[in-house]
Amino acid sequence: MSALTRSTHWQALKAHQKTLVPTSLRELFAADPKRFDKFSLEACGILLDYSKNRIDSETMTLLAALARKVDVEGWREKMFAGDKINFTENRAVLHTALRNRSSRPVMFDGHDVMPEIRRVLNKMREFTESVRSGHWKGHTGKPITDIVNIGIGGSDLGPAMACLALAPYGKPDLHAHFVSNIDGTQLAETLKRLDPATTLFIVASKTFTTQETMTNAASAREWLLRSAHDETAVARHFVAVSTNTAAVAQFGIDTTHMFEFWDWVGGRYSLWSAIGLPIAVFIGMDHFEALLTGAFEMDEHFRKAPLENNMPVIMALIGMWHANFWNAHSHAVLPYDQSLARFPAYLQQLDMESNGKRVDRSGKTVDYNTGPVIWGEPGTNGQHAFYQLIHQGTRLVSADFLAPVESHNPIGEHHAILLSNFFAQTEALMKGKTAEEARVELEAAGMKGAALKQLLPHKVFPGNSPTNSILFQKLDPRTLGALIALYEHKVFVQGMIWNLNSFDQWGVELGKQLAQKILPELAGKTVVNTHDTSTNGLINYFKQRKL
Ligand SMILES: O=P(O)(O)OC[C@H]1O[C@H](O)[C@H](O)[C@@H](O)[C@@H]1O
Repeated sequence: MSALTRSTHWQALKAHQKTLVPTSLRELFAADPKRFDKFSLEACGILLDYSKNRIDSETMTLLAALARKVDVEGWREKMFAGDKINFTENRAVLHTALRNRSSRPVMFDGHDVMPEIRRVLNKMREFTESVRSGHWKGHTGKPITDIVNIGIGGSDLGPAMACLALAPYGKPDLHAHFVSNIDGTQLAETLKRLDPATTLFIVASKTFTTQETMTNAASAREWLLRSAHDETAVARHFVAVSTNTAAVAQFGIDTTHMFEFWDWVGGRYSLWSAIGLPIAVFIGMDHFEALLTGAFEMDEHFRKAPLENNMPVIMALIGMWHANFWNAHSHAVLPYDQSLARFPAYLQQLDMESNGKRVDRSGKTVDYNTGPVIWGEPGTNGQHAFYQLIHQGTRLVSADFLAPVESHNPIGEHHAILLSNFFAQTEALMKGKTAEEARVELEAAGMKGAALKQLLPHKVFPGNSPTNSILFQKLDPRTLGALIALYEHKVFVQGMIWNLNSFDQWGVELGKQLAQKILPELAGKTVVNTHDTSTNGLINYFKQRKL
């Protein structure tokens, strides 16, 4: 047994879970009219209602005690203080410095990183203003109408998600595009609609070695040169965001047009750095800084609020409660806001790269569930697709429902209808429908006898499904910043409780290594037999048929 599962705190939670099993959420609500007041809180303009989870006051006390026992508070300070808590890569985890809106210094390796951060922010401001004002010209003297971010993973998901979420703040005559996949179709389909003379590429890669990004950037460069016929045009149409100055120069991008960030920024936490450049160009630097401010406010809340009233801590504890003690293997993120359509995909990287780990910090295989499968789609679309399984399937799925009080597009009754569905779904998942209630409904519809008996079990909803409800006034940059930071810290707290290194991602390496070996084998027609029979079979099938 691991120290965690052996601990008296874990054992106390296990025993406590057994006492909760017989009582449904419906019964917990019926027994306590103050449940919403007790189990909801507001911070940074965000309301979290966590009352529709399988918890009572004792659960929360025991969970907070566990968080204290594993020293979440100590780890939190280590992160903010720039300790190298990513020990497998010997790196600090200091993305919070990027959004430090106070005058406090942030020390790393004996020096304050804030002056460098401010320098790059100023450079981003100059650049974004120049592009947005039309001052920055393409090689034929025309202003920029389209920006194309070429990056993948953390160098794509955050900016792509944020540009969609904050589209109402975007400059109407400036379009932001994102190319990430090595599949040439994405680049080709994007470029098909664009004019090289008015297109600006942002090549975004922390390492500047990522195969997909380098390949896409090289093809984009060829596309530009096919019409520009002049190497000097590259400087007007390509800028880079990276930690790797030498590789940027080697690629042929003028390093005066490079926006820097640092080794202590993890890819999946990098949208606050110059990786956010496409966001800043699209919505303007003031709005980008408002995004940073929202995240900073959540950082302050996370640092200062006691664990019991700490929104990211509460979300983390409830998530692990369902993952570890109720065996929920997946967690759905269900934004009732079309502009948050990419939020689940963004959270997949944040959560699954961070806590999709099977060994603890000491390298021992864990004996408890770690990060869940994160998935989701916006409501109400999901209701007409996969909610069936959440309501009546055999697997327990925990979920976060998110929505703004106010829509950016208040058309007729749309928003009220949207929100009525949000509230109805969380109510339905909590309450369910008993056989008795279903029978009454069927009888009222004129059904009886054998037909009723046959249909009845299909009409029963067990309910008792755990959900968080998250409401905020309007999806503005500041709120989005707070929301993202909320999830970042949630994932952090869970990783600390599970005793993981949440900051590396070695699991992505093996496939990359094997692909490097396979790529040269795909050339020509020679039969390949260096792998297992399945892999050989697939490679040879491809080789026989490729043109
Ligand atoms: O920004 P880059 O260095 O190009 O990395 C892009 C992405 O690729 C890697 O495979 C990692 O899994 C991600 O964490 C990272 O965000």
